[in-house]
Amino acid sequence: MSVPPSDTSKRPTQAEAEQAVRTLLRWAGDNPDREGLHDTPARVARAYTEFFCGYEIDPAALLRRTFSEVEGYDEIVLLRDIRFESHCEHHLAPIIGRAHVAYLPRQRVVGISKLARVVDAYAKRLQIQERLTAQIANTINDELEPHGVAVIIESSHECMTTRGVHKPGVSMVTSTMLGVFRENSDTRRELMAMLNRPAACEF
Ligand SMILES: Nc1nc2c(ncn2[C@@H]2O[C@H](COP(=O)(O)OP(=O)(O)OP(=O)(O)O)[C@@H](O)[C@H]2O)c(=O)[nH]1
Repeated sequence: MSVPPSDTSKRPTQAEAEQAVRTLLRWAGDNPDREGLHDTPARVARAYTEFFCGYEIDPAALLRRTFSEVEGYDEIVLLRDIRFESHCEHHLAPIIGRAHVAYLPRQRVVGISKLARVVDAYAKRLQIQERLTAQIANTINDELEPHGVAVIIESSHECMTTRGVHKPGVSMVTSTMLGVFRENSDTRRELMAMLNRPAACEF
């Protein structure tokens, strides 16, 4: 379920994007020509480039550099507490959360930063959390062909805190378990024990 980067040739121009922001400023009830808002359309267009840079990244390609000389290591690799920032596709509101990514290597391992890069490549798009979770897991599964992959995401959705139902403090938790993590309850338990251990380092 790895999604190819979108067709950027169909993107509007920067001037069109800025014009759309001016329309939204007027929709909000303000005057885009007043001094304080003069540069806002350009700033918002720049911010969108940053928020949604994941469309320019092929997540699978991030996992192509692997290391096979890992003799003697045949246990779970877990990268936990990967902070990410995303936006929900329903309200364009921020989703702020942490992802925990684990896999049980078959032969090849990948540089751990690449797991965090895969998280960001999908997070920096318009998302719903269930799809974000599944995309990360499926991409790792397809590229590394490990014995199993587990992705757990905990996050806060600002569309639920700053608008709408207004419920701060609520977190959404999703998981995708593939291979041994899905089939073997002992392996899943081992992962949960690793996740529940206190962090070894302060951030
Ligand atoms: N399952 C899921 N729902 C999400 C996610 N992000 C936002 N939502 C929800 O998407 C739903 C969209 O519901 P709608 O009824 O179409 O929109 P709305 O009228 O703005 O809904 P309210 O947020 O209840 O005001 C809301 O219930 C959001 O809380 C997500 O990642 N996963």
